[in-house]
Amino acid sequence: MHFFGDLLTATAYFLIPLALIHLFRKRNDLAFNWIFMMAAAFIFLCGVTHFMAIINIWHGYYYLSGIAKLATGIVSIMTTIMIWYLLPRIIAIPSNQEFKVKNEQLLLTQQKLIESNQLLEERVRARTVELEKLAHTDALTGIMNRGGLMNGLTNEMDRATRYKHPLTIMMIDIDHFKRVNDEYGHVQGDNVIIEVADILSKVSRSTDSVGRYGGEEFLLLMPETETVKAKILAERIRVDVANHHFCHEEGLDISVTCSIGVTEFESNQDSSSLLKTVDEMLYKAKNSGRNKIIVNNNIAA
Ligand SMILES: Nc1nc2c(ncn2[C@@H]2O[C@H](COP(=O)(O)OP(=O)(O)OP(=O)(O)O)[C@@H](O)[C@H]2O)c(=O)[nH]1
Repeated sequence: MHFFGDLLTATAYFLIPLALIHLFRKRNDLAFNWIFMMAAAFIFLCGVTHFMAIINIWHGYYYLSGIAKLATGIVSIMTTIMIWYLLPRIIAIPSNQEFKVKNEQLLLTQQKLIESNQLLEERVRARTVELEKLAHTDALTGIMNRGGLMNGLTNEMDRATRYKHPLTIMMIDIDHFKRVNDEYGHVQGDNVIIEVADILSKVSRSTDSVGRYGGEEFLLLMPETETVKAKILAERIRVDVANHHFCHEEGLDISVTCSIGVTEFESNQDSSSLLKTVDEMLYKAKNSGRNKIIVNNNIAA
């Protein structure tokens, strides 16, 4: 009975440390895993005392048993002290339930972060669109600036070439604008420019693009429009500008006229040649007495 009892216990006490060492080596991330090593030593020594008990059945090496028991006692006391010492910290290790709750909170925070990130990206996109628009907007009149016009012109020329549709452009320049500045001052000169821009925006179609080309000069891009129709629009602009009472709100009644050059885009033209042609038409309108429209009739059929 003693023999088998001690044999089974000793075998178990030798195998348990092996399991603990295996655990120690595989899971070296576990908190306080060195305590497993101490426990392994303690259990191993317990096995040794049981093993000695078997030997003592026949030989009676009681002093060796004593040494084994003493070593077991020392190691087990040390292990016990360490366990008590570590107990508060071991208890403080979050439970599975706590981990689950923390994990859910983390997932929630992650979701919120994703949402804020998406919101931020949308805001950046909207702001970029706004900034791009601002970069292409004339600060004084709120219509397109030269950069915006150039972009629009290139796009319209590409479209007209691709679909073989007509595209006509118009350059409008306020006549003797220097006199307005000299007589009424720069602020009123600015107001005249703003009101001319308003007239152009009102008479043009939503598919047309109107912009300030420079100083007191404007450009109108008219896709799907031949010069014949553009001339009718040019005439409306000329008459509207001539009949308008400028700076009325400021208690003034300034009259100005404008000169207009018109030309249709030809498929083999580039933008600088197109702009050069329309500028030449404007120059002719100025030279033929101002308040005039000159249409380029030398367009290849
Ligand atoms: N108030 C104001 N004046 C401007 C602005 N940009 C250009 N000008 C003025 O516009 C005037 C243009 O003068 P000119 O190029 O001699 O042309 P013009 O007097 O209109 O004469 P024509 O074009 O030949 O009929 C100059 O006096 C510029 O100072 C602006 O943004 N605001």
